[in-house]
Amino acid sequence: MCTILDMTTSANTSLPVFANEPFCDFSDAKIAQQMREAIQHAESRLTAEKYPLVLNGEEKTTKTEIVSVNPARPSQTIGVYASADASHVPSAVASASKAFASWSAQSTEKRADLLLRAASLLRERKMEFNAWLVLEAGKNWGEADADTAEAIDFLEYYALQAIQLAHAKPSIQYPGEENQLVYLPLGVGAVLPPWNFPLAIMAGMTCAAIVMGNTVVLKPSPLTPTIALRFVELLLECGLPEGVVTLCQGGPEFGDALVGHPEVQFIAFTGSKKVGLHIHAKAAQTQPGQRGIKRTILELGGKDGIIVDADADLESAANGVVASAFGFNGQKCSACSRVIVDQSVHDEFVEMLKTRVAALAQGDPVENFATGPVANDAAYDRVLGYIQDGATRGTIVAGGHAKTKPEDGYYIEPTVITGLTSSDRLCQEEIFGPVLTVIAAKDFDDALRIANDTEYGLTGAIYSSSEEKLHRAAREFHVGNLYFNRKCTGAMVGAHPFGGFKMSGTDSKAGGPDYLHLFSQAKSIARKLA
Ligand SMILES: NC(=O)c1ccc[n+]([C@@H]2O[C@H](COP(=O)([O-])OP(=O)(O)OC[C@H]3O[C@@H](n4cnc5c(N)ncnc54)[C@H](O)[C@@H]3O)[C@@H](O)[C@H]2O)c1
Ligand SMILES: N[C@@H](CCC=O)C(=O)O
Repeated sequence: MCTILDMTTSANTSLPVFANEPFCDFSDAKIAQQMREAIQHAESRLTAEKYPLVLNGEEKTTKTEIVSVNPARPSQTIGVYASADASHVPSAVASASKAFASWSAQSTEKRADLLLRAASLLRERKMEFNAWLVLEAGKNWGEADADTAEAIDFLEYYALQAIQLAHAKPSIQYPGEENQLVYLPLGVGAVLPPWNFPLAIMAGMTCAAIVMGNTVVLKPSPLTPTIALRFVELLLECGLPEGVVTLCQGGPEFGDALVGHPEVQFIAFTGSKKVGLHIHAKAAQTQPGQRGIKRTILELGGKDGIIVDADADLESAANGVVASAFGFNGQKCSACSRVIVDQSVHDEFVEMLKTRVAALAQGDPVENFATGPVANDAAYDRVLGYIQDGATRGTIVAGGHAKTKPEDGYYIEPTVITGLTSSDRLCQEEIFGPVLTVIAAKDFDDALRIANDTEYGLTGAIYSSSEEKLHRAAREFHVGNLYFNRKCTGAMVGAHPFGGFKMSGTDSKAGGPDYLHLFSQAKSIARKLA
């Protein structure tokens, strides 16, 4: 055994085996009642008081504020937050930097233990977090619960992975030497999560970074500040030392300045292609005083396609496409927004989609409807704009309208559009809403061509009973997460490491065995033996 540098305090032989957190069964009346009570309790905690920006234990004044509202009922304020701007970046980074010396010197076991304790507390308080996801992100109960379960999974998975990595040894000992490879933290990082998985992705990126000994400045999405605040409070309750996660609610201005700060060594970003590419470019500009090349971990948008082959089980395909396209109202990077159907079954398949879409009940997530509102007024206008534009060249066969005026909630009907070709902007640009385009393919070769005819490469699926076609898709369908005969959403930590090709990101594979490497630098140490 190598003894040059003892990175850990105990052996990893008794590590628990990772298992995904089970989802709640809301058809059980008792569990449904717990969920209702949690929502009522969360609503009773809403306050008009502003949450301050606190840096290094000091309250800071801010010029602007963030007002987070319920997208199902925009008149309901969920939280008001002091909003950090560029002037607050130096103190935020100083807070993280100060904490780095002691946090990075902790054993991996100690850091992992914090994540494991946070996972258990989150499990205990699952309904409370589900309730915030319903109220602030507009998720129905099942989607909220999946977000919370994924957060628990990330915490436990990364805790176990970190311990394994701390014990990883190079397999080859050079003759006459003792050789070791150790994984060290990078330093201070910026964590910039999106609004749509405001618990799982925010917690996953943050905790992957800190379990490796880094400290971070976390700037959540301005649409979902409360969920991040509640999670950081939970970490503090579990013993998170001050400064290891410096929470700053803020908008793009703060995020932008944070990315450019010379002491920020890495940026973990999940969000849109536009912002991700901007961050990529900004991080590449060396700042005066900068001592390292900034690392960017970028997980971006998608334009995900599902191929429905002529020999597919069409019932199963229609169910999978509807779940992938309209789950959480299409607001997933993994959502199916293009279904590519063999022309011989196209019309039959469209009829099956129409029946299923008509059966989707839409309403307030508090009441757990199948579909709900989109994120905010900007999303409402953007999605309606795409639908109106699509109607001029294609045929709307389901939905096609706003269901409410924006002041009554940002509801847009689940919409299916046929008759467009792959090059149409509706089949190329990420809409990020409940809009599905159906594209007819001449044959399987054509279907594969269309599936790859996008700058994105995140998820994809194929429904076919032909082994040969599935094998071809495995080789030729160019996406980071490919699924056979099932929906293209709902990646499970450990089973489906998640990350995209092409403009969908740097393929970081969150929830996979290589993810933590991205938050560390490996040091090779060799000692000459006497
Ligand atoms: N690939 C994935 O794993 C994945 C997962 C979830 C969401 N997404 C994508 O995220 C997008 C939806 O999320 P969103 O609307 O919150 O994305 P977004 O790009 O608008 O914002 C993401 C985060 O970046 C911050 N930000 C915005 N401008 C910034 C700047 N100039 N500098 C630094 N930070 C800045 C935002 O405040 C937010 O915290 C979709 O495109 C979706 O596909 C991808
Ligand atoms: N990991 C999620 C998508 C995250 C993006 O929005 C899924 O697999 O559906």
